[in-house]
Amino acid sequence: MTSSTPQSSPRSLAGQLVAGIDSSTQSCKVVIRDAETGALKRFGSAPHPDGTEVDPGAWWDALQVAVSAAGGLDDVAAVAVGGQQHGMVALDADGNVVRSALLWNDTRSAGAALDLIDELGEGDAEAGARAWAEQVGVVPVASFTITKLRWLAQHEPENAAKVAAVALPHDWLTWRLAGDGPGSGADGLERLTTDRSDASGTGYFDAASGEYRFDLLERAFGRRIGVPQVVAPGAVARTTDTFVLGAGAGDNAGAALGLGMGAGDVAISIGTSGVVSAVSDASVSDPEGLVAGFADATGRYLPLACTLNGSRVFDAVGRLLSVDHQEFAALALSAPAGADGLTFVPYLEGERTPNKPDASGALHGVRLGNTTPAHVARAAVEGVLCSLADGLGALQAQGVPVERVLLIGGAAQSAAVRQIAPAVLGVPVTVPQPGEYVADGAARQAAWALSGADQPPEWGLAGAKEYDVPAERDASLTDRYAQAREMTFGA
Ligand SMILES: Nc1ncnc2c1ncn2[C@@H]1O[C@H](COP(=O)(O)OP(=O)(O)O)[C@@H](O)[C@H]1O
Ligand SMILES: O=C(CO)[C@@H](O)[C@H](O)COP(=O)(O)O
Repeated sequence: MTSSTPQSSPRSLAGQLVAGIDSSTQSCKVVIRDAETGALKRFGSAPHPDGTEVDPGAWWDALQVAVSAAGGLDDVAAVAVGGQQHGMVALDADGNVVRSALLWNDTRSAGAALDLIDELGEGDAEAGARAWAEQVGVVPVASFTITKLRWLAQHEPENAAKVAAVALPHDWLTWRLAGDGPGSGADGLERLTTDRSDASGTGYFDAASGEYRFDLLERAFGRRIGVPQVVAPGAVARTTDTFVLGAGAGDNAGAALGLGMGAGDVAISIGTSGVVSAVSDASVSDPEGLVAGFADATGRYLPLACTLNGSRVFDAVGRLLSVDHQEFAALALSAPAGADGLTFVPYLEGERTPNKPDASGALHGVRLGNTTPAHVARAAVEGVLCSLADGLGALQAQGVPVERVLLIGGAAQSAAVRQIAPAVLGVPVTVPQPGEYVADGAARQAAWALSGADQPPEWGLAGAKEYDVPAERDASLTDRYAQAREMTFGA
């Protein structure tokens, strides 16, 4: 680990403002909060381009728009960036971006992932998966940065030859905010920073030891390249003329910090990705690869199961039915639990958990009586929640306790998702006030870095609503879903 360690006598946060940024798949959000109390002062957002391959410059442009909509950073004393995980930002020796970033939901490196597993297992895929899980806490799938580097080396050798360093989206934005960028040169690359939560999603960083695995990076890419320095939780990463920059975090670790999650808390986030994650004092190593053994943003761990198919499934089905979000929710809630046997497998983007990159979605159990918009909407909500119930089960199988489930992400705003979730998951669900919990976590981290304290400031969680498991549930849904899931086309 690098960078300054928190001070013994913390600085007062009174009267200061901090900014938290969430550069997520679909948009950039900026919150400006009171550093001491966490009270929200200002907010701004801006959309990101569609697609699984994006020019990082578009994130920078969206950040400028979002910051400006949030009233600027002139009066802000500290900033931290949370961001979508895993995206490969390849930089040349001058600090220019070599090619558009391949995002976490780009599946073109699925073959590279299988090759990396086979190679570490010397031809035995099971042994390979075990070795990856033991050594870096993750079994390669197309999402992880290391597989994208292998893909680049194999498919775009001319671009690969230019790469001097690789960074993640939040690392690159932190670097740009600190004044570095194209033209920064070799010295500039030395100033790249990251944190252990995001580094743990690369496949070449071991969360348990806190060390990079340059041997694995070299195995994947064919040669050693630069990587960002890992800044300790709560430490200052960079300082500008007007503000300090915190270490930043992967978006899910940011959300855990924003929610103030403790032992027994599990967050289910339904944004572009569907994520089930928990904070844990112990690292997790799942050779089946369903649970990734990531790090969190406070020095603990963040076991996490992530799907490729979250809110966009509802967006797609809403488009199909020509309804907006509210109408979609009303339709879903008007159909009976279990949608009269209509079962929706939501693998519209392929899938990562389970690892089926070429799978497609499917509707099973179609009958004359259930071919209504209401049944289809209900089945879509139940299908996404069933895939997340699989993720919850995978976390429990790794010994993660589940005492409270917190539902967040864009689709948590859907009344249907909120009400149907406890029925499908079989546990009560707590829905915090709609908010930007990743950006909030980044803001809290910024305040932590500003204070120099050894813990983040205590910021309360605004009022949450509880949703109980309803008396009437469709007991056959889980089995029907499991059968349908196994029938999906594509590996
Ligand atoms: N009321 C709603 N019902 C269902 N989905 C919603 C609703 N409001 C927003 N969304 C969806 O939430 C997603 C954006 O959520 P967000 O968590 O910001 O995503 P990401 O972090 O992946 O960029 C979009 O797909 C949007 O359509
Ligand atoms: O790949 C993962 C986690 O491993 C995703 O959670 C990404 O980090 C993107 O998050 P969203 O933009 O969908 O919130």
